[in-house]
Amino acid sequence: MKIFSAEQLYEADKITIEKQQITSEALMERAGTQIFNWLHQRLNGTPVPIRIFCGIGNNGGDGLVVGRMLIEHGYNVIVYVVNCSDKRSKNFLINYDKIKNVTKKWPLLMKGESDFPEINPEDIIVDAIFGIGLNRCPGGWVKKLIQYLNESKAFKLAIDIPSGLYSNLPLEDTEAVLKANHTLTFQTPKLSFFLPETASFVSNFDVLEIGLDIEFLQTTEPIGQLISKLEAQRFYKPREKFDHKGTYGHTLIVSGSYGKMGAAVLSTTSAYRIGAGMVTAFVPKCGYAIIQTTIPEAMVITDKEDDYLSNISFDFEPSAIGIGMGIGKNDTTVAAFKKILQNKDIPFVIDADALNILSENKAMLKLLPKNSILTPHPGELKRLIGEWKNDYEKLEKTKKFSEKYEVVVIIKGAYTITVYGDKLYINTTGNPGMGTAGSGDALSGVITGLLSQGYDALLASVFGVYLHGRAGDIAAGQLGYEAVMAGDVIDNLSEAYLDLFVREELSSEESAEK
Ligand SMILES: NC(=O)C1=CN([C@@H]2O[C@H](COP(=O)(O)OP(=O)(O)OC[C@H]3O[C@@H](n4cnc5c(N)ncnc54)[C@H](OP(=O)(O)O)[C@@H]3O)[C@@H](O)[C@H]2O)[C@@H](O)CC1
Ligand SMILES: [K+]
Repeated sequence: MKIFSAEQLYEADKITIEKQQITSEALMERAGTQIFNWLHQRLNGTPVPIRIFCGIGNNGGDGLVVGRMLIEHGYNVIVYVVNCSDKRSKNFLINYDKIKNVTKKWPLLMKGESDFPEINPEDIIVDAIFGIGLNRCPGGWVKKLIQYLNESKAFKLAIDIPSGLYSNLPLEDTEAVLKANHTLTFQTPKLSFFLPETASFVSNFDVLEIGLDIEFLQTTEPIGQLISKLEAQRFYKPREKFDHKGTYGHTLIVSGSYGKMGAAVLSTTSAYRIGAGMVTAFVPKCGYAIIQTTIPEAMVITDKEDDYLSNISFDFEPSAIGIGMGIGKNDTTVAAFKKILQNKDIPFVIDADALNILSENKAMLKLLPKNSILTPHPGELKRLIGEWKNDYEKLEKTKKFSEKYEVVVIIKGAYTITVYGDKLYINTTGNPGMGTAGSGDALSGVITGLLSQGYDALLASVFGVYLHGRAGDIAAGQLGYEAVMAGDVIDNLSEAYLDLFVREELSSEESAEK
């Protein structure tokens, strides 16, 4: 699913109005109707107080549409106008007049703290104060109102975006953002929903289609892409009957040192589980018996050193190389890593200690073969690209890094983001249970195994991150977050593949719509 910026959404809005020959008021009616339907399907007439806080722009206008429809359906609605300025948008005013036609309870004008209403925990708060038109940090009594609503235990539903959050700009004040329990966002999710500094304000969200111009949506380059099951299904390359193990490549996993052979076991196993035809593990001598006994399917080549890597040589042409997991930073290992990078025609996955070696030897960055895949967690990324002031600067710096060295960078996190040039791919699978040792080693094995099977660098990255996260979700479903270990993620890679083509069960309301 595409993620558009606020500017692109305003453009889509304009084009839709022109091409569909509708008024902006009609578009707002569509948007408000979608929110109303969502609420009505869930509340089913419950007389719980619904308190709608409307700003004075079009987000507030949406709130007024929802308020009118709820009143028309007999709900107990209290509408507030958060008078942050005396200006009013045109469609706000139109809908302000319309709501007066359906109720004698006119919207209550809020001008300061003394107007804050008492809110009970069982009430519902609808946040229509600011939408994507927020242009400065909320301050004064409006900020206090947001804080007051945050303190309330009532369920908070945000329209389009929690008030105080920018759609695609850094946050200035975390105290001035509504913490929504649920957000109903129009047409596309917003980038801030997925970044570490802002995602906590959007714990759950649904995207509501409001019929913006299809051609615009299809042809416009988005600022990011969300990767979920629908996209992942399209990445999958089916196998042919007469394929053989050679078709799926020979993966080389270069990993391990004394005390860290687990990293080699995990990455080698996951390369196999994801479908590599053959996997050879290149390890220090101390790892020989470990790999041979834990993964009999794997071939093993050992370094001349017992405890660490010093000279990585092999007598076959690997279809992909994954390197770095648990290798340490011994001087001879650094030299060996430098030498293996001379294999310019082999796709690489570079992880863990190999990333740290690069950060400490920045001159080596230009030796990276084109389209190498780097898989840093935030700490490793910081060492590679330097400090950042906020998530947006982090993304900009990573894009520049990716462009400069022509590499794919996978920023690991709750929403793992793959950066390829100026493009962002945001993953939707994974869970806190995967914050466990070895999880990253498993991911490196997965991506290297996919490269071996002929997936290109970008597909292997984005598809690998999706499958790894999905396997983690399945593992967490069986074991609970706390108990998940990296091995469980690998054990469920098969389920993650199978799940790609399992049809979701329709909810009762979706079935009714069919
Ligand atoms: N295509 C779509 O996506 C569709 C979008 N739709 C809806 O429109 C929404 C966008 O509406 P919008 O452009 O009117 O902006 P919105 O967010 O209501 O706020 C702007 C107002 O707030 C003010 N203001 C800003 N910051 C402030 C601050 N810190 N403190 C105080 N005031 C502040 C600003 O005032 P000013 O800067 O002019 O003083 C201005 O008056 C969008 O989120 C969605 O809900 C749908 O209806 C239909 C299709
Ligand atoms: K809002």
